Amino acid sequence: MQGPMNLTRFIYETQKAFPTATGDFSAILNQIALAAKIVSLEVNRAGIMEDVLGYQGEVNASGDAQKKLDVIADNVFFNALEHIEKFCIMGSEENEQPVKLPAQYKKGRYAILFDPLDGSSNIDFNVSIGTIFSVYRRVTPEGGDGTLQDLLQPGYKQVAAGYVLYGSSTMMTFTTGQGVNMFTLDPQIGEFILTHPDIRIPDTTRYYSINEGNSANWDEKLAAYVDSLKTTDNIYGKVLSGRYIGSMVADVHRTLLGGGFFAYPSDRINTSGKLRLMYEANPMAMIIEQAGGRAIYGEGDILGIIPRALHQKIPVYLGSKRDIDALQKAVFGK
Ligand SMILES: O=P(O)(O)OC[C@H]1O[C@](O)(COP(=O)(O)O)[C@@H](O)[C@@H]1O
Ligand SMILES: [Mg+2]
Ligand SMILES: [Mg+2]
Repeated sequence: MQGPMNLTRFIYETQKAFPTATGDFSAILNQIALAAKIVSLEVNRAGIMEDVLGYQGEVNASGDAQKKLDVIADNVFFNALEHIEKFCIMGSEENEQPVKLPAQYKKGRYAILFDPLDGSSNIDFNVSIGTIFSVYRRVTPEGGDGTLQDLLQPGYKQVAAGYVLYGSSTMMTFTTGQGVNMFTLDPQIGEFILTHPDIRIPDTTRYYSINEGNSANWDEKLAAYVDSLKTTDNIYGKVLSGRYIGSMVADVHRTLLGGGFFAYPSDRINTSGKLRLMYEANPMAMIIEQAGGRAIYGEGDILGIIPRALHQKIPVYLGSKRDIDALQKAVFGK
């Protein structure tokens, strides 16, 4: 009897294909799934628990006011992974510097990055939010402390990337470099079940996704391109609908399943855009590319960028290949 494929079994089957695997990487993915279930519960009860909604009273490394749920999610993911000691360093949106780790982590072979709670401006309105993660193999020698060098690697070196969407269902999507698989949490049994195997981003769409509230500060070519989507004079030959949630996880999730593009460009005020390279742009770019799409910062691919800083920002344009090719040609002349 085969039965439904749950996440734990999927990870185990994937590991079996690599006879030299130690199980460290599988343990990391399993702990991320466990943390996702805990955060999902916190998100579900946020509206009725005073200690979960509202502001924390601190500002994070990007200058955003921290919500209580940002901090709760950060702790849950760190604590879940702390048990297994398989990583040597961890970077998070909520911590300016990587957290100091005890000596036993010197053996850890991986470096992990998190946006523990993405879309936090939507928390108070019961709108979909998420978690984003990215995993690298460490580059400094085992036995020493992990350093920023282990985290600041270009996106094409990621060994895994994924996100959890806390929406009308909780879903976990990830890639280990062999396609993209999507799991839906069955709340009755508390298991993530494989519901969308080997996702390919479709080449047809009805939607484009960008915060048009910033359009007065956009580059003229971008403004003209987005305007063309409201006419029939575009590659689609039809008027597109705008869809913008304001949680990257939710906007990317829709793009992955429904095609089109999602963008957070630079503008005259935010000269590098808003999204963070290491724990927003890179993991989502890997997922989109693994699903057959493209993710660019403008002239080039996001995954090729050599990072400078943990909280570095980068413009993001991602979606189906056809959509991003057309946008890149119209806006960046490539
Ligand atoms: O409100 P804006 O300017 O459109 O920004 C929305 C973007 O900012 C973010 O919320 C930033 O994420 P955080 O909530 O993790 O800081 C993205 O999820 C989203 O794409
Ligand atoms: Mg975010
Ligand atoms: Mg966040």
